Amino acid sequence: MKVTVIGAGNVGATVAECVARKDMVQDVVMVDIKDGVPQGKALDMVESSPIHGFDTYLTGTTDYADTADSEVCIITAGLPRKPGMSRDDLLAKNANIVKSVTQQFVEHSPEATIIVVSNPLDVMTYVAYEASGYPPERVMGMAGVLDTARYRAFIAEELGVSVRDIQALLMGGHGDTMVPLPRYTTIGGIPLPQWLDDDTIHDIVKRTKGGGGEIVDLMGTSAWYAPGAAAAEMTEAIIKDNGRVLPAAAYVDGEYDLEGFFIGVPIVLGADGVEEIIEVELDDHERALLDTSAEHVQDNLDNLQRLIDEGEVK
Ligand SMILES: NC(=O)c1ccc[n+]([C@@H]2O[C@H](COP(=O)([O-])OP(=O)(O)OC[C@H]3O[C@@H](n4cnc5c(N)ncnc54)[C@H](O)[C@@H]3O)[C@@H](O)[C@H]2O)c1
Ligand SMILES: O=C(O)C[C@H](O)C(=O)O
Repeated sequence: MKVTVIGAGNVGATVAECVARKDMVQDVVMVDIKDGVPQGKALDMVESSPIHGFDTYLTGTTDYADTADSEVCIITAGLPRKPGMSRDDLLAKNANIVKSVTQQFVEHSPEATIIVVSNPLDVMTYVAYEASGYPPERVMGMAGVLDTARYRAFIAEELGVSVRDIQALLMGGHGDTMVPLPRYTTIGGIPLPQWLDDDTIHDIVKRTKGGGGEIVDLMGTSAWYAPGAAAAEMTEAIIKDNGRVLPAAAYVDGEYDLEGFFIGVPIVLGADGVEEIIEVELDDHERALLDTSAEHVQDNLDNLQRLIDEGEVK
């Protein structure tokens, strides 16, 4: 089995390493436009394999022929944001990159499943979907696994309990309008509102929504350890076909009364990609937050169409 990672930068290299360390596929191929970089990072990781104890073999390339017959492709190619920027500011540049890398990848792997990571996430997933010609269930975006991981880490820190016992659901677009759902968050099976007061939950939700920006302000570029681990967890669910229930940007076709775009929803993830979108009951407040987030994703899609009409996105 082969996994391809497009973009061997901070996130891409971390995804490749996390996938390799799970020792579940024969090959991981990293592709980048910077010749030497994917090859060098792959070699460095191979040299770490006797220490970590994995047999997955990693290679780097600039040639998509080397990615042929991949089972899963993770797209991380594109610019990260800098302090003062929003993810949406990356739209024009990254749309051109994501479209081009997707077209080159699918030429050699018509049957793969694509996980998009490049930002702005929900719209880049749509770009990859259109460029791939794949059915919608075989294209998805990684955001919810990362955003819930941040949310779970902050809750664990606040309560002084193990991160392993925290289960959480978060929906909506991967931006400041994302919708963490405290009502669907449990610690050891006990709902979050029984552990923390409203003000503390509000602070944790706020920090989660700004979690990407918090790191950008600290480092001058965006995160990669948690994003890389999150994309690798989704890859594992597809490779092992273990029916994980995870939040991801999936194509909605009437679910939650939303239609025709990608947005964060709970899914069952397996070898066939998005095997099911789970529709949970939302109260009026949660529903209003999801609608606001969906409007934001739709606005971004309208911006993409405008850029296409103006010739800025080819
Ligand atoms: N979905 C998420 O939750 C999430 C999390 C973190 C980062 N991101 C996004 O992931 C993307 C990558 O972030 P990063 O920190 O790894 O950036 P980075 O600059 O470290 O790496 C990006 C890589 O893409 C490569 N690249 C650019 N154009 C290419 C092309 N046409 N073909 C092949 N490779 C190409 C670059 O050479 C570079 O190595 C950004 O858009 C960032 O916003 C998303
Ligand atoms: O914040 C970013 O720009 C990168 C990513 O979307 C994140 O949430 O870390």
